[in-house]
Amino acid sequence: MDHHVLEHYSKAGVPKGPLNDFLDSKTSPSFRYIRLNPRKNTNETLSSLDSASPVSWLPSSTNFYAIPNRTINVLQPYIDGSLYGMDCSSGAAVAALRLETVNNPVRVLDLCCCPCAKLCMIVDSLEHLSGCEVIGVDISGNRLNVGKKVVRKYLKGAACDVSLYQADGTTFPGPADDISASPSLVFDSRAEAQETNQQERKKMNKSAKSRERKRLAELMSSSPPSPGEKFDFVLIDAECSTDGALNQVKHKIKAGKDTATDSIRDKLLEEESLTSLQLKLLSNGFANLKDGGSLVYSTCSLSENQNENVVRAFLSSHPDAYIANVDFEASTPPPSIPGSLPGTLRFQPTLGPTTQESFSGSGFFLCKITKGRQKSNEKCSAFA
Ligand SMILES: C[S@@+](CC[C@H](N)C(=O)[O-])C[C@H]1O[C@@H](n2cnc3c(N)ncnc32)[C@H](O)[C@@H]1O
Repeated sequence: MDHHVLEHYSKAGVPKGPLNDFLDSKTSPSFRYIRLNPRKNTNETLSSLDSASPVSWLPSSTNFYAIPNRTINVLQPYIDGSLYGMDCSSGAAVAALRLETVNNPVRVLDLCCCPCAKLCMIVDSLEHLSGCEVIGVDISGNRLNVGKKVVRKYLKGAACDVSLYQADGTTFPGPADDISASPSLVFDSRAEAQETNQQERKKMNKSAKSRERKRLAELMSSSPPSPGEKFDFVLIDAECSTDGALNQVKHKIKAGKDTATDSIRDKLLEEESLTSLQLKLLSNGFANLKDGGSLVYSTCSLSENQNENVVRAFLSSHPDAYIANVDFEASTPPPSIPGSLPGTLRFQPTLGPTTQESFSGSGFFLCKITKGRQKSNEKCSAFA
């Protein structure tokens, strides 16, 4: 592995020896994590799996389960949209918003949404309410094409209105500095409802596709995203160097890719421009938040620069923001450690085949921030 990347891991508390042993060994974690689609028959899905145990540190409404490690995309419940694979530490970013406790319709913004795993979890967490609106934004057209497929597969019949925009999250809903990245609506669940049948979609010919584009353009001109309309909740699962996703690095190495850590190295070498992007995303997410609303900033990097230091820089220029307590109110505490900034949470990668069902081992960081003045009884106490 590139010495720059190795050095980064050891600075982030991942010792060199165990890291190399982990990457060289043929063993994989004993468990992997899935989420069930609440609009399918979840009891039937569970009984079709040999053994699935709920992730006890997340609320049961998140529908997170650990199953013995296996390829998921050959399972029938995956094929028919009843479940998908998702790392439980990244699920913690959505769980921290506590959307399942909300009683009135809310608007939620997911500022870096693709491929939309967390956006699906956001929508599922609001399934008990009608009239909610979830907006996903991503700058990448290719990733939005994947995101649209995921949303079509898993969110059919959801209670929320869902729309996806190709836009720059540092300026949304306003126009981007680069005009080619100004918001354009690429998916809308209300327009989609008119193309109900999945089979029809598959056969969608050119004229049907151009009808769809026309409908989206009409929707966009009748109700363009307005800077005045703020959100109750915002998720900023920011672009990062992805070095926390060690299971993925290992997977690539096993597949014979010598270049497995090249993109991590390149992003770490350009870390200043990455942290500047992250700070702009966080600041614009906050600008889109209502007073009293909450946001979560998260990354799958272990770098303090991309995590605590971005939050520190943000807080220093936003006196109306404070770090809020994260409490999943589940039966067991999360397998996280406190970050170097009080109230922030880190999930350190677990090296080796873990026999615990509580954590698969990917590295992750999250911080919940509320807009307004902190009350004295809201002092943060990060999980120990
Ligand atoms: C970590 S991924 C998000 C994963 C996603 N939240 C999920 O759970 O499926 C980061 C995303 O940020 C997007 N991105 C990068 N720069 C952006 C920008 N300026 N505005 C909006 N999205 C951006 C990338 O295209 C990428 O899809």
